Amino acid sequence: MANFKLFDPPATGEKVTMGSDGKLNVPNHPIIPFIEGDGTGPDIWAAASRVLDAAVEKAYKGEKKIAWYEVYAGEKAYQKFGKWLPEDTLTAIREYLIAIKGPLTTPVGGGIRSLNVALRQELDLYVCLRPVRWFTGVPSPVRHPELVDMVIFRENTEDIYAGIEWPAGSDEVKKVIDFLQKEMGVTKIRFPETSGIGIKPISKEGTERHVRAAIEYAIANNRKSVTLVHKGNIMKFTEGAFKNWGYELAEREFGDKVFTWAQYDRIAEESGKEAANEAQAKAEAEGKIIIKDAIADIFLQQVLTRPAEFDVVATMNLNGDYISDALAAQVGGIGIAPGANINFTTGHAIFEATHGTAPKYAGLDKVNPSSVILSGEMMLRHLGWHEAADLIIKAMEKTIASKVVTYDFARLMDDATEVKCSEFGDALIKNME
Ligand SMILES: NC(=O)C1=CN([C@@H]2O[C@H](COP(=O)(O)OP(=O)(O)OC[C@H]3O[C@@H](n4cnc5c(N)ncnc54)[C@H](OP(=O)(O)O)[C@@H]3O)[C@@H](O)[C@H]2O)C=CC1
Ligand SMILES: O=C(O)CCC(=O)C(=O)O
Ligand SMILES: [Mg+2]
Repeated sequence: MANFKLFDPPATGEKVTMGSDGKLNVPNHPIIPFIEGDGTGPDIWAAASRVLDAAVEKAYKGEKKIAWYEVYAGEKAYQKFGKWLPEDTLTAIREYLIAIKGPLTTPVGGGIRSLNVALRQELDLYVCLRPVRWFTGVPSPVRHPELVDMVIFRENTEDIYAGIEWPAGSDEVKKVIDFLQKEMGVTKIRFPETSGIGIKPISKEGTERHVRAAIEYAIANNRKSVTLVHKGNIMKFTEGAFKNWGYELAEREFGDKVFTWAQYDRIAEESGKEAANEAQAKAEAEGKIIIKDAIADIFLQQVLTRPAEFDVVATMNLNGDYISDALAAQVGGIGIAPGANINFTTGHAIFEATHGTAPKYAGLDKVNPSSVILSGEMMLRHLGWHEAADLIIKAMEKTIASKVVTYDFARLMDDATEVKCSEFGDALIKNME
């Protein structure tokens, strides 16, 4: 067993492991590390853990049960141990493979770097997978939220989130600007004396493993398309390269299962648009996955105006961050937006809501726990515990249909019964059948 210095795993329970076939081996009493989170984290985690336990108990009558292992990060870790991200937390997730977390605070413009990003980078959880679907009855700002059924694959380890940046006026930034101007012939830094500089690494390897995971997901889940979202017209060698590498990988590794818009363009150039349209229609009829791309700005318009055209979406870190919150709004907001950070090679995964700590509501037992509950539902499904996951989805559908909801939905619904965070958890448990 790994050596823990600050907090030990529970006395009973076993490890989830990754088999040589790439499949998880899940014992009946898996040890699952959890981080409660900052701000509203304790409110939503209290409701979510009760709902997850109730679903597992209802589905398996005691035969299966999660052995929860509290690990620490953020404010609670700092208060208890004087560390924002104790090594034990990383060791626990490395050892037990699958974890779940609440949101963690990141100060703006200084202070500690994001612990959420640090966890993803330290454990190389290169895919942030965020499904966006609508539950009947959830209030939405769009006319047809039922047409929104997308799965965002946000690259999690590269891009400007790598944290390579220097503040304006620092010795470091002066060196970087000097280097750019004197050695690289850069003339276009508009205000060199007062600029901060950030660097955006996007690699071929990072792009390929990410896009590969998105296409494999699309194939395994009978999805119709994968859209590569980028701003490659402006950032040619980072976002533009992401698009090109994505298309190349799709054709090289999934040739018989996909049809790409790069292929479409080549056919159109050689034989005309009609031939290209025919080739795409044939590929669609054969059930091939269409690999296409969209520039990020128009993509954000088109997901609103014609959401049915988008399915799996693969993009880089910053685009994925913006897109996750924007799309969540279409299906009821950030209160019902789950996610998972996954390394498909090692099997490590941390499930977490898309939203943050919502500090103004901390401790009020008010916010919607659905995002973290549905992240838990994703985790149960990932473990192969589909019966328990199904119970959560059914309970969610029934509870929302009965208009028993937290404040975020209640303020947009007629005749809703507004309940607290914990009461929404109670209603879900009652509605499991
Ligand atoms: N993965 C993570 O841990 C993440 C952490 N963060 C961090 O969280 C902190 C706060 O970030 P902020 O930008 O305010 O974004 P938040 O997502 O924390 O909150 C913004 C708004 O979203 C709504 N909201 C958030 N969570 C819920 C919920 N569970 N139920 C209902 N509504 C909800 C609230 O809207 P309203 O006011 O309309 O009621 C809230 O004021 C920052 O430090 C940020 O870095 C941010 C994102 C992800
Ligand atoms: O790390 C943070 O504070 C923000 C992270 C975030 O916005 C996200 O994970 O979507
Ligand atoms: Mg975000």
